Amino acid sequence: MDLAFPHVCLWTLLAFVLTWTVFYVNNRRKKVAKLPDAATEVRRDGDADVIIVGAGVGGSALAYALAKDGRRVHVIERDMREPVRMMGEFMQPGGRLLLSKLGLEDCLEGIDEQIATGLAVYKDGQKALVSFPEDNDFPYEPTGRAFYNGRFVQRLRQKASSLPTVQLEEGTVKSLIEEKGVIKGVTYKNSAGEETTAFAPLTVVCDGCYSNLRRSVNDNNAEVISYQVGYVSKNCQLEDPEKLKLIMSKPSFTMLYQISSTDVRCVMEIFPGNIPSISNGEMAVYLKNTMAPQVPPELRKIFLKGIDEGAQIKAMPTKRMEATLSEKQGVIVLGDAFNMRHPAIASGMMVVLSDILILRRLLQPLRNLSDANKVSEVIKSFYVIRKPMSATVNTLGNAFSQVLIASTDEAKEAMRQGCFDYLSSGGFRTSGMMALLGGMNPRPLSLIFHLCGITLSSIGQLLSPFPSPLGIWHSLRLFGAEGVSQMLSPAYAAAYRKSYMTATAL
Ligand SMILES: Cc1cc2nc3c(=O)[nH]c(=O)nc-3n(C[C@H](O)[C@H](O)[C@H](O)COP(=O)(O)OP(=O)(O)OC[C@H]3O[C@@H](n4cnc5c(N)ncnc54)[C@H](O)[C@@H]3O)c2cc1C
Repeated sequence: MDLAFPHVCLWTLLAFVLTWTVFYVNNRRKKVAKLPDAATEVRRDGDADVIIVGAGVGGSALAYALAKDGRRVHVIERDMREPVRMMGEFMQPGGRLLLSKLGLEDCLEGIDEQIATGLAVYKDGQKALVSFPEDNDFPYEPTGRAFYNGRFVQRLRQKASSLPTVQLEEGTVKSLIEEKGVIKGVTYKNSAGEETTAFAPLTVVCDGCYSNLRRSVNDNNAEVISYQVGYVSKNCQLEDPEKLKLIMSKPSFTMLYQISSTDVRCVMEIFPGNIPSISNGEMAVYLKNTMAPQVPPELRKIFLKGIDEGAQIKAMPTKRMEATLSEKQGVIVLGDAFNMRHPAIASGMMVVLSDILILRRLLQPLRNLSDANKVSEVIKSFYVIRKPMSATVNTLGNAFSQVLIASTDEAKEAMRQGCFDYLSSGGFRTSGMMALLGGMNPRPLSLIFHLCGITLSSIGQLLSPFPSPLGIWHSLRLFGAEGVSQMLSPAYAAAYRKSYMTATAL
Protein backbone atom coordinates (compact mmCIF):
# COMPACT_ATOMS: atom_id res chain seq x y z
CA MET A 1 0.00 0.00 0.00
CA ASP A 2 2.86 2.31 1.00
CA LEU A 3 4.74 1.63 -2.27
CA ALA A 4 1.66 1.62 -4.50
CA PHE A 5 0.93 5.33 -4.15
CA PRO A 6 4.40 6.62 -5.28
CA HIS A 7 4.25 4.11 -8.15
CA VAL A 8 0.91 5.46 -9.33
CA CYS A 9 2.20 9.04 -9.10
CA LEU A 10 5.39 8.18 -10.96
CA TRP A 11 3.55 6.38 -13.77
CA THR A 12 0.99 9.19 -14.05
CA LEU A 13 3.82 11.73 -14.30
CA LEU A 14 5.68 9.66 -16.87
CA ALA A 15 2.49 9.24 -18.91
CA PHE A 16 1.90 12.97 -18.77
CA VAL A 17 5.47 13.83 -19.85
CA LEU A 18 5.29 11.25 -22.68
CA THR A 19 1.93 12.52 -23.94
CA TRP A 20 3.10 16.14 -23.80
CA THR A 21 6.36 15.31 -25.63
CA VAL A 22 4.52 13.42 -28.42
CA PHE A 23 2.03 16.30 -28.74
CA TYR A 24 4.81 18.96 -28.80
CA VAL A 25 6.99 17.11 -31.34
CA ASN A 26 3.96 16.50 -33.59
CA ASN A 27 2.94 20.12 -33.42
CA ARG A 28 6.44 21.36 -34.28
CA ARG A 29 6.59 19.00 -37.25
CA LYS A 30 3.32 20.40 -38.51
CA LYS A 31 4.56 23.99 -38.10
CA VAL A 32 7.88 23.32 -39.81
CA ALA A 33 6.04 21.56 -42.64
CA LYS A 34 3.70 24.56 -42.93
CA LEU A 35 6.46 27.24 -43.24
CA PRO A 36 7.93 26.22 -46.58
CA ASP A 37 4.37 25.88 -47.88
CA ALA A 38 3.61 29.45 -46.97
CA ALA A 39 6.88 30.66 -48.46
CA THR A 40 6.36 28.83 -51.72
CA GLU A 41 2.74 29.98 -51.87
CA VAL A 42 3.92 33.59 -52.39
CA ARG A 43 6.60 32.61 -54.85
CA ARG A 44 4.47 30.19 -56.89
CA ASP A 45 2.32 32.77 -58.65
CA GLY A 46 5.19 34.75 -60.17
CA ASP A 47 4.31 38.00 -58.39
CA ALA A 48 7.05 39.99 -56.72
CA ASP A 49 7.35 40.31 -52.95
CA VAL A 50 7.58 44.09 -53.24
CA ILE A 51 6.58 46.65 -55.85
CA ILE A 52 8.52 49.91 -55.71
CA VAL A 53 7.12 52.96 -57.51
CA GLY A 54 10.00 55.18 -58.65
CA ALA A 55 13.66 54.36 -59.21
CA GLY A 56 15.14 57.59 -57.92
CA VAL A 57 17.55 57.74 -55.02
CA GLY A 58 15.22 56.03 -52.55
CA GLY A 59 13.51 53.49 -54.83
CA SER A 60 16.75 52.20 -56.36
CA ALA A 61 18.58 51.93 -53.03
CA LEU A 62 15.62 50.14 -51.45
CA ALA A 63 15.33 47.71 -54.37
CA TYR A 64 19.00 46.80 -53.94
CA ALA A 65 18.71 46.37 -50.16
CA LEU A 66 15.58 44.19 -50.30
CA ALA A 67 16.85 42.07 -53.19
CA LYS A 68 20.05 41.45 -51.23
CA ASP A 69 17.81 39.97 -48.53
CA GLY A 70 16.33 37.56 -51.06
CA ARG A 71 13.13 39.47 -51.90
CA ARG A 72 11.80 39.63 -55.43
CA VAL A 73 11.42 43.29 -56.28
CA HIS A 74 9.51 44.86 -59.17
CA VAL A 75 10.54 48.50 -59.66
CA ILE A 76 8.45 50.67 -61.97
CA GLU A 77 10.10 53.92 -63.08
CA ARG A 78 8.50 56.36 -65.47
CA ASP A 79 11.74 57.58 -67.08
CA MET A 80 14.86 55.46 -67.29
CA ARG A 81 16.99 58.19 -68.88
CA GLU A 82 19.60 59.94 -66.76
CA PRO A 83 17.71 62.58 -64.75
CA VAL A 84 18.78 66.18 -65.34
CA ARG A 85 17.79 68.08 -62.24
CA MET A 86 18.95 70.52 -59.65
CA MET A 87 18.58 68.50 -56.46
CA GLY A 88 20.41 65.82 -54.52
CA GLU A 89 23.85 67.00 -55.60
CA PHE A 90 25.57 66.75 -52.26
CA MET A 91 25.94 63.68 -50.05
CA GLN A 92 26.83 64.49 -46.45
CA PRO A 93 29.45 62.36 -44.66
CA GLY A 94 26.59 60.78 -42.68
CA GLY A 95 24.85 59.84 -45.93
CA ARG A 96 28.04 58.24 -47.25
CA LEU A 97 28.24 56.10 -44.11
CA LEU A 98 24.65 54.94 -44.66
CA LEU A 99 25.37 54.21 -48.34
CA SER A 100 28.28 52.02 -47.27
CA LYS A 101 26.06 50.17 -44.78
CA LEU A 102 23.76 49.37 -47.69
CA GLY A 103 26.71 48.23 -49.84
CA LEU A 104 26.18 51.11 -52.26
CA GLU A 105 29.22 53.31 -51.60
CA ASP A 106 30.67 52.53 -55.05
CA CYS A 107 27.72 54.37 -56.66
CA LEU A 108 29.43 57.58 -55.58
CA GLU A 109 32.63 56.61 -57.39
CA GLY A 110 33.59 57.08 -61.05
CA ILE A 111 31.02 59.85 -61.64
CA ASP A 112 33.53 62.72 -61.47
CA GLU A 113 32.39 63.26 -57.90
CA GLN A 114 34.09 66.00 -55.91
CA ILE A 115 35.41 65.66 -52.37
CA ALA A 116 34.06 68.18 -49.86
CA THR A 117 35.82 68.65 -46.54
CA GLY A 118 33.60 71.46 -45.23
CA LEU A 119 32.36 74.98 -45.86
CA ALA A 120 33.73 78.41 -46.64
CA VAL A 121 31.18 80.77 -45.06
CA TYR A 122 30.99 84.43 -46.12
CA LYS A 123 29.13 87.26 -44.43
CA ASP A 124 29.51 91.00 -45.01
CA GLY A 125 33.18 90.77 -46.00
CA GLN A 126 34.03 88.19 -43.31
CA LYS A 127 35.09 84.65 -44.25
CA ALA A 128 35.37 81.48 -42.16
CA LEU A 129 36.68 78.06 -43.19
CA VAL A 130 35.05 75.20 -41.31
CA SER A 131 35.60 71.46 -41.72
CA PHE A 132 33.71 68.29 -40.94
CA PRO A 133 35.39 67.08 -37.74
CA GLU A 134 37.54 64.00 -37.23
CA ASP A 135 35.36 62.14 -34.75
CA ASN A 136 36.14 58.80 -33.14
CA ASP A 137 32.41 58.11 -32.77
CA PHE A 138 31.89 58.48 -36.51
CA PRO A 139 33.21 55.33 -38.16
CA TYR A 140 33.78 56.74 -41.66
CA GLU A 141 35.86 59.27 -43.53
CA PRO A 142 34.43 62.70 -42.56
CA THR A 143 34.02 64.11 -46.06
CA GLY A 144 31.02 64.67 -48.32
CA ARG A 145 30.70 64.33 -52.10
CA ALA A 146 29.27 66.72 -54.67
CA PHE A 147 28.18 65.36 -58.06
CA TYR A 148 25.61 65.46 -60.84
CA ASN A 149 22.53 63.84 -59.30
CA GLY A 150 21.57 62.06 -62.55
CA ARG A 151 24.88 60.20 -62.71
CA PHE A 152 24.44 58.96 -59.15
CA VAL A 153 20.84 57.86 -59.78
CA GLN A 154 21.92 55.92 -62.90
CA ARG A 155 24.59 54.13 -60.88
CA LEU A 156 22.04 53.18 -58.22
CA ARG A 157 19.67 51.88 -60.92
CA GLN A 158 22.44 49.83 -62.55
CA LYS A 159 23.47 48.39 -59.22
CA ALA A 160 19.91 47.42 -58.28
CA SER A 161 19.14 45.87 -61.66
CA SER A 162 22.39 43.86 -61.55
CA LEU A 163 20.70 41.62 -58.96
CA PRO A 164 18.72 38.72 -60.47
CA THR A 165 15.67 39.26 -58.24
CA VAL A 166 15.18 42.88 -59.30
CA GLN A 167 12.95 43.63 -62.28
CA LEU A 168 13.40 47.28 -63.23
CA GLU A 169 10.71 48.26 -65.72
CA GLU A 170 9.90 51.53 -67.46
CA GLY A 171 6.30 52.51 -66.83
CA THR A 172 4.15 55.17 -65.19
CA VAL A 173 2.12 54.09 -62.20
CA LYS A 174 -1.39 55.52 -62.39
CA SER A 175 -3.00 54.26 -59.20
CA LEU A 176 -2.82 51.84 -56.30
CA ILE A 177 -5.11 48.81 -56.28
CA GLU A 178 -6.96 48.68 -52.98
CA GLU A 179 -9.24 46.00 -51.51
CA LYS A 180 -10.87 46.58 -48.11
CA GLY A 181 -8.18 48.99 -46.92
CA VAL A 182 -5.31 46.79 -48.13
CA ILE A 183 -3.12 47.85 -51.07
CA LYS A 184 -2.67 44.86 -53.34
CA GLY A 185 -0.63 46.35 -56.17
CA VAL A 186 -0.63 49.04 -58.85
CA THR A 187 -2.02 49.85 -62.25
CA TYR A 188 0.51 51.28 -64.65
CA LYS A 189 1.17 52.18 -68.25
CA ASN A 190 4.14 50.20 -69.55
CA SER A 191 6.70 51.34 -72.13
CA ALA A 192 4.49 49.97 -74.94
CA GLY A 193 1.71 52.32 -73.76
CA GLU A 194 -0.50 49.48 -72.46
CA GLU A 195 -2.45 49.78 -69.20
CA THR A 196 -1.50 46.84 -67.01
CA THR A 197 -1.36 45.74 -63.38
CA ALA A 198 1.19 44.30 -60.96
CA PHE A 199 0.51 42.68 -57.59
CA ALA A 200 2.63 42.17 -54.48
CA PRO A 201 2.05 41.87 -50.73
CA LEU A 202 3.92 45.15 -50.17
CA THR A 203 3.91 48.29 -52.33
CA VAL A 204 6.42 51.06 -51.62
CA VAL A 205 5.55 54.51 -52.99
CA CYS A 206 8.82 56.33 -53.61
CA ASP A 207 7.82 58.71 -56.40
CA GLY A 208 9.54 61.86 -55.15
CA CYS A 209 8.60 65.41 -54.25
CA TYR A 210 5.88 65.71 -56.93
CA SER A 211 4.23 62.46 -55.84
CA ASN A 212 0.64 61.96 -56.98
CA LEU A 213 0.24 58.58 -55.33
CA ARG A 214 0.93 59.62 -51.74
CA ARG A 215 -2.45 61.40 -51.67
CA SER A 216 -4.27 58.08 -51.92
CA VAL A 217 -2.33 56.80 -48.88
CA ASN A 218 -1.63 59.81 -46.62
CA ASP A 219 -3.42 63.09 -46.10
CA ASN A 220 -0.36 65.23 -45.36
CA ASN A 221 0.20 68.36 -47.40
CA ALA A 222 3.46 69.79 -48.68
CA GLU A 223 4.05 73.48 -48.01
CA VAL A 224 6.12 75.50 -50.50
CA ILE A 225 8.50 77.64 -48.46
CA SER A 226 10.71 79.20 -51.13
CA TYR A 227 12.39 78.53 -54.48
CA GLN A 228 15.95 77.48 -55.20
CA VAL A 229 17.15 79.23 -58.35
CA GLY A 230 20.29 77.85 -59.96
CA TYR A 231 22.44 77.13 -63.00
CA VAL A 232 25.80 75.60 -63.82
CA SER A 233 28.92 77.60 -64.74
CA LYS A 234 30.93 75.36 -67.08
CA ASN A 235 34.67 74.93 -67.58
CA CYS A 236 35.82 76.57 -64.38
CA GLN A 237 37.20 75.63 -61.00
CA LEU A 238 36.64 77.28 -57.66
CA GLU A 239 39.54 78.31 -55.50
CA ASP A 240 39.86 75.69 -52.73
CA PRO A 241 37.19 73.47 -54.40
CA GLU A 242 36.93 71.11 -51.42
CA LYS A 243 35.04 73.76 -49.48
CA LEU A 244 31.42 74.46 -50.47
CA LYS A 245 30.90 78.21 -50.58
CA LEU A 246 28.01 79.44 -48.42
CA ILE A 247 27.31 83.16 -48.78
CA MET A 248 24.98 84.82 -46.27
CA SER A 249 23.44 87.09 -48.89
CA LYS A 250 20.05 88.85 -49.19
CA PRO A 251 17.23 87.85 -49.28
CA SER A 252 18.72 84.52 -48.19
CA PHE A 253 21.72 82.30 -48.84
CA THR A 254 23.71 81.71 -52.06
CA MET A 255 25.85 78.62 -52.62
CA LEU A 256 28.60 77.75 -55.07
CA TYR A 257 30.10 74.28 -55.23
CA GLN A 258 32.10 72.16 -57.62
CA ILE A 259 29.80 69.41 -58.99
CA SER A 260 32.35 67.98 -61.40
CA SER A 261 36.02 68.65 -62.08
CA THR A 262 34.97 71.33 -64.60
CA ASP A 263 31.52 72.56 -63.50
CA VAL A 264 30.31 74.77 -60.65
CA ARG A 265 26.74 74.85 -59.37
CA CYS A 266 25.49 78.33 -58.43
CA VAL A 267 22.24 78.33 -56.45
CA MET A 268 20.34 80.78 -54.27
CA GLU A 269 17.08 81.02 -52.36
CA ILE A 270 14.30 83.38 -53.46
CA PHE A 271 10.87 83.76 -51.89
CA PRO A 272 7.43 83.41 -53.52
CA GLY A 273 5.95 86.69 -54.70
CA ASN A 274 9.39 88.05 -55.53
CA ILE A 275 10.51 85.77 -58.35
CA PRO A 276 11.61 87.41 -61.60
CA SER A 277 10.56 85.60 -64.77
CA ILE A 278 13.16 83.20 -66.17
CA SER A 279 11.62 83.03 -69.64
CA ASN A 280 11.69 86.77 -70.42
CA GLY A 281 15.26 87.23 -69.10
CA GLU A 282 14.33 89.20 -65.95
CA MET A 283 15.92 86.52 -63.78
CA ALA A 284 19.30 86.78 -65.53
CA VAL A 285 19.20 90.56 -65.01
CA TYR A 286 18.27 90.11 -61.33
CA LEU A 287 21.12 87.64 -60.79
CA LYS A 288 23.62 89.99 -62.43
CA ASN A 289 22.47 93.23 -60.85
CA THR A 290 21.23 92.17 -57.42
CA MET A 291 22.93 88.89 -56.53
CA ALA A 292 26.36 89.12 -58.20
CA PRO A 293 27.45 92.24 -56.21
CA GLN A 294 26.81 90.26 -53.00
CA VAL A 295 29.06 87.40 -54.12
CA PRO A 296 32.64 87.79 -52.78
CA PRO A 297 35.00 89.15 -55.49
CA GLU A 298 37.06 85.93 -55.66
CA LEU A 299 33.91 83.95 -56.62
CA ARG A 300 32.12 86.56 -58.70
CA LYS A 301 33.73 85.73 -62.04
CA ILE A 302 32.55 82.13 -61.81
CA PHE A 303 29.10 83.25 -60.63
CA LEU A 304 28.74 85.52 -63.70
CA LYS A 305 30.26 83.05 -66.17
CA GLY A 306 27.19 80.80 -66.33
CA ILE A 307 24.78 83.73 -66.73
CA ASP A 308 26.92 85.35 -69.44
CA GLU A 309 27.20 82.07 -71.33
CA GLY A 310 23.42 81.57 -71.28
CA ALA A 311 23.34 78.60 -68.88
CA GLN A 312 19.85 77.21 -68.34
CA ILE A 313 18.43 78.80 -65.18
CA LYS A 314 16.08 76.59 -63.20
CA ALA A 315 13.78 77.22 -60.24
CA MET A 316 12.84 74.39 -57.88
CA PRO A 317 10.25 74.73 -55.12
CA THR A 318 11.52 74.15 -51.60
CA LYS A 319 8.93 72.11 -49.77
CA ARG A 320 8.36 71.05 -46.21
CA MET A 321 6.14 68.12 -45.29
CA GLU A 322 5.81 66.20 -42.05
CA ALA A 323 5.79 62.41 -42.16
CA THR A 324 2.47 60.74 -41.41
CA LEU A 325 1.64 57.10 -40.93
CA SER A 326 -0.96 55.62 -43.25
CA GLU A 327 -3.97 53.68 -42.01
CA LYS A 328 -3.84 51.48 -45.10
CA GLN A 329 -2.17 48.09 -45.06
CA GLY A 330 0.23 46.62 -47.60
CA VAL A 331 1.78 49.97 -48.45
CA ILE A 332 4.48 52.30 -47.25
CA VAL A 333 5.50 55.73 -48.54
CA LEU A 334 9.19 56.67 -48.49
CA GLY A 335 11.57 59.45 -49.53
CA ASP A 336 10.32 62.89 -50.55
CA ALA A 337 6.81 61.51 -51.03
CA PHE A 338 6.82 60.79 -47.28
CA ASN A 339 8.80 63.57 -45.62
CA MET A 340 10.49 66.77 -46.83
CA ARG A 341 12.59 69.42 -45.17
CA HIS A 342 14.40 72.58 -46.30
CA PRO A 343 17.33 71.65 -48.58
CA ALA A 344 19.67 74.25 -47.00
CA ILE A 345 21.35 71.39 -45.15
CA ALA A 346 21.39 69.02 -48.16
CA SER A 347 20.21 65.99 -46.20
CA GLY A 348 17.15 64.57 -47.97
CA MET A 349 19.09 61.66 -49.44
CA MET A 350 20.64 60.89 -46.08
CA VAL A 351 17.20 60.67 -44.45
CA VAL A 352 15.82 58.32 -47.11
CA LEU A 353 18.92 56.09 -46.84
CA SER A 354 18.53 55.96 -43.08
CA ASP A 355 14.85 55.05 -43.50
CA ILE A 356 15.75 52.25 -45.92
CA LEU A 357 18.30 50.82 -43.53
CA ILE A 358 15.79 50.79 -40.67
CA LEU A 359 12.95 49.34 -42.76
CA ARG A 360 15.14 46.64 -44.22
CA ARG A 361 16.34 45.55 -40.76
CA LEU A 362 12.77 45.41 -39.48
CA LEU A 363 11.55 43.38 -42.47
CA GLN A 364 14.42 40.89 -42.34
CA PRO A 365 12.83 38.51 -39.79
CA LEU A 366 9.67 38.14 -41.93
CA ARG A 367 10.14 35.17 -44.26
CA ASN A 368 7.46 36.46 -46.56
CA LEU A 369 5.48 39.65 -46.58
CA SER A 370 2.01 38.24 -47.17
CA ASP A 371 0.88 38.70 -43.56
CA ALA A 372 -0.49 42.26 -43.81
CA ASN A 373 -0.85 42.56 -40.01
CA LYS A 374 2.78 41.68 -39.37
CA VAL A 375 3.94 44.09 -42.07
CA SER A 376 1.77 46.80 -40.53
CA GLU A 377 3.45 46.21 -37.16
CA VAL A 378 6.83 46.63 -38.85
CA ILE A 379 5.71 49.87 -40.48
CA LYS A 380 4.53 51.23 -37.13
CA SER A 381 7.90 50.39 -35.52
CA PHE A 382 9.68 51.95 -38.49
CA TYR A 383 7.77 55.15 -37.97
CA VAL A 384 8.87 55.35 -34.32
CA ILE A 385 12.48 54.28 -34.81
CA ARG A 386 13.16 56.74 -37.65
CA LYS A 387 12.01 59.72 -35.58
CA PRO A 388 15.22 60.72 -33.75
CA MET A 389 17.28 60.97 -36.93
CA SER A 390 14.58 62.48 -39.14
CA ALA A 391 13.38 64.90 -36.45
CA THR A 392 16.92 66.14 -35.85
CA VAL A 393 17.59 66.67 -39.56
CA ASN A 394 14.17 68.23 -40.23
CA THR A 395 14.48 70.60 -37.29
CA LEU A 396 18.04 71.51 -38.21
CA GLY A 397 16.93 72.21 -41.81
CA ASN A 398 14.13 74.40 -40.52
CA ALA A 399 16.38 76.25 -38.04
CA PHE A 400 19.31 76.74 -40.39
CA SER A 401 17.13 78.04 -43.21
CA GLN A 402 15.42 80.51 -40.81
CA VAL A 403 18.75 81.82 -39.60
CA LEU A 404 20.03 82.31 -43.15
CA ILE A 405 17.20 84.69 -44.09
CA ALA A 406 18.31 88.32 -44.06
CA SER A 407 16.14 90.69 -42.06
CA THR A 408 15.89 94.33 -41.08
CA ASP A 409 14.80 93.20 -37.62
CA GLU A 410 17.71 93.71 -35.22
CA ALA A 411 17.06 90.53 -33.23
CA LYS A 412 16.88 88.34 -36.34
CA GLU A 413 19.97 89.95 -37.82
CA ALA A 414 21.81 89.34 -34.53
CA MET A 415 20.79 85.70 -34.80
CA ARG A 416 22.28 85.54 -38.28
CA GLN A 417 25.54 87.10 -37.11
CA GLY A 418 25.45 84.86 -34.02
CA CYS A 419 25.23 81.81 -36.29
CA PHE A 420 28.22 82.97 -38.34
CA ASP A 421 30.25 83.69 -35.16
CA TYR A 422 29.29 80.35 -33.62
CA LEU A 423 30.19 78.37 -36.74
CA SER A 424 33.51 80.16 -37.16
CA SER A 425 34.53 80.28 -33.49
CA GLY A 426 36.49 77.00 -33.65
CA GLY A 427 36.67 74.27 -30.98
CA PHE A 428 33.66 72.26 -29.91
CA ARG A 429 31.15 74.80 -31.29
CA THR A 430 32.42 74.52 -34.86
CA SER A 431 33.01 70.78 -34.71
CA GLY A 432 29.61 70.19 -33.04
CA MET A 433 27.71 72.24 -35.62
CA MET A 434 29.61 70.68 -38.52
CA ALA A 435 28.98 67.17 -37.14
CA LEU A 436 25.27 68.02 -37.02
CA LEU A 437 25.23 69.55 -40.50
CA GLY A 438 27.20 66.61 -41.90
CA GLY A 439 24.77 64.07 -40.44
CA MET A 440 27.61 62.63 -38.38
CA ASN A 441 25.77 63.14 -35.11
CA PRO A 442 22.00 63.32 -35.75
CA ARG A 443 21.00 63.50 -32.08
CA PRO A 444 18.19 65.79 -30.85
CA LEU A 445 20.04 66.70 -27.65
CA SER A 446 23.11 67.82 -29.56
CA LEU A 447 20.87 69.89 -31.82
CA ILE A 448 19.18 71.63 -28.88
CA PHE A 449 22.56 72.26 -27.25
CA HIS A 450 24.00 73.97 -30.32
CA LEU A 451 20.83 75.95 -31.10
CA CYS A 452 20.96 77.32 -27.55
CA GLY A 453 24.65 78.08 -28.12
CA ILE A 454 23.81 80.08 -31.26
CA THR A 455 21.09 81.97 -29.36
CA LEU A 456 23.53 82.87 -26.57
CA SER A 457 26.12 83.96 -29.12
CA SER A 458 23.46 86.19 -30.74
CA ILE A 459 22.53 87.68 -27.39
CA GLY A 460 26.23 88.41 -26.86
CA GLN A 461 26.05 90.35 -30.13
CA LEU A 462 23.06 92.38 -29.01
CA LEU A 463 24.49 93.24 -25.59
CA SER A 464 27.95 94.26 -26.74
CA PRO A 465 29.81 96.51 -26.27
CA PHE A 466 27.40 97.34 -23.41
CA PRO A 467 23.74 96.36 -22.76
CA SER A 468 21.25 98.96 -24.00
CA PRO A 469 17.50 98.74 -23.16
CA LEU A 470 16.77 97.92 -26.83
CA GLY A 471 19.51 95.28 -26.83
CA ILE A 472 18.04 93.70 -23.68
CA TRP A 473 14.54 93.74 -25.25
CA HIS A 474 15.81 92.05 -28.44
CA SER A 475 17.73 89.52 -26.32
CA LEU A 476 14.55 88.62 -24.48
CA ARG A 477 12.83 88.16 -27.86
CA LEU A 478 15.56 85.72 -28.88
CA PHE A 479 14.58 83.47 -26.00
CA GLY A 480 10.95 83.71 -27.07
CA ALA A 481 9.18 83.63 -30.38
CA GLU A 482 12.06 84.92 -32.50
CA GLY A 483 14.82 82.68 -31.28
CA VAL A 484 15.49 79.16 -30.26
CA SER A 485 11.83 78.24 -29.77
CA GLN A 486 11.02 79.43 -33.29
CA MET A 487 13.97 77.56 -34.70
CA LEU A 488 12.79 74.40 -33.01
CA SER A 489 9.26 74.76 -34.29
CA PRO A 490 7.53 72.56 -35.34
CA ALA A 491 8.57 70.89 -32.12
CA TYR A 492 9.88 67.52 -33.21
CA ALA A 493 12.67 67.01 -30.74
CA ALA A 494 11.84 63.45 -29.72
CA ALA A 495 13.95 61.68 -27.13
CA TYR A 496 16.82 59.92 -28.74
CA ARG A 497 16.11 56.23 -28.87
CA LYS A 498 18.66 53.52 -28.60
CA SER A 499 16.60 51.52 -31.06
CA TYR A 500 17.72 53.85 -33.86
CA MET A 501 21.34 52.95 -33.24
CA THR A 502 20.44 49.25 -33.09
CA ALA A 503 18.43 49.39 -36.28
CA THR A 504 21.17 51.13 -38.22
CA ALA A 505 24.13 49.27 -36.66
CA LEU A 506 26.48 47.48 -39.02
C1 LIG B 1 16.32 72.16 -54.58
C2 LIG B 1 16.64 70.90 -53.83
C3 LIG B 1 17.96 70.56 -53.59
C4 LIG B 1 18.27 69.40 -52.88
N1 LIG B 1 19.59 69.11 -52.64
C5 LIG B 1 19.90 68.03 -51.90
C6 LIG B 1 21.27 67.71 -51.62
O1 LIG B 1 22.18 68.39 -52.06
N2 LIG B 1 21.52 66.62 -50.85
C7 LIG B 1 20.52 65.82 -50.37
O2 LIG B 1 20.82 64.84 -49.67
N3 LIG B 1 19.23 66.07 -50.66
C8 LIG B 1 18.91 67.14 -51.42
N4 LIG B 1 17.60 67.38 -51.74
C9 LIG B 1 16.59 66.37 -51.38
C10 LIG B 1 16.78 65.10 -52.23
O3 LIG B 1 16.97 65.43 -53.57
C11 LIG B 1 15.60 64.17 -52.07
O4 LIG B 1 15.37 63.99 -50.68
C12 LIG B 1 15.80 62.80 -52.72
O5 LIG B 1 16.09 62.93 -54.08
C13 LIG B 1 14.53 61.99 -52.51
O6 LIG B 1 14.62 60.76 -53.19
P1 LIG B 1 13.29 60.03 -53.70
O7 LIG B 1 13.70 58.68 -54.15
O8 LIG B 1 12.20 60.17 -52.71
O9 LIG B 1 12.82 60.90 -54.94
P2 LIG B 1 13.49 61.04 -56.36
O10 LIG B 1 14.95 60.84 -56.26
O11 LIG B 1 12.99 62.33 -56.90
O12 LIG B 1 12.88 59.84 -57.21
C14 LIG B 1 11.52 59.75 -57.56
C15 LIG B 1 11.42 58.87 -58.80
O13 LIG B 1 10.07 58.48 -59.00
C16 LIG B 1 9.78 58.52 -60.39
N5 LIG B 1 8.32 58.66 -60.52
C17 LIG B 1 7.56 59.71 -60.17
N6 LIG B 1 6.26 59.45 -60.39
C18 LIG B 1 6.20 58.20 -60.91
C19 LIG B 1 5.13 57.36 -61.34
N7 LIG B 1 3.85 57.75 -61.27
N8 LIG B 1 5.42 56.14 -61.82
C20 LIG B 1 6.72 55.70 -61.88
N9 LIG B 1 7.76 56.45 -61.49
C21 LIG B 1 7.51 57.68 -60.99
C22 LIG B 1 10.57 59.74 -60.88
O14 LIG B 1 10.79 59.66 -62.27
C23 LIG B 1 11.87 59.59 -60.06
O15 LIG B 1 12.83 58.82 -60.74
C24 LIG B 1 17.25 68.55 -52.42
C25 LIG B 1 15.92 68.88 -52.67
C26 LIG B 1 15.61 70.04 -53.37
C27 LIG B 1 14.18 70.38 -53.61
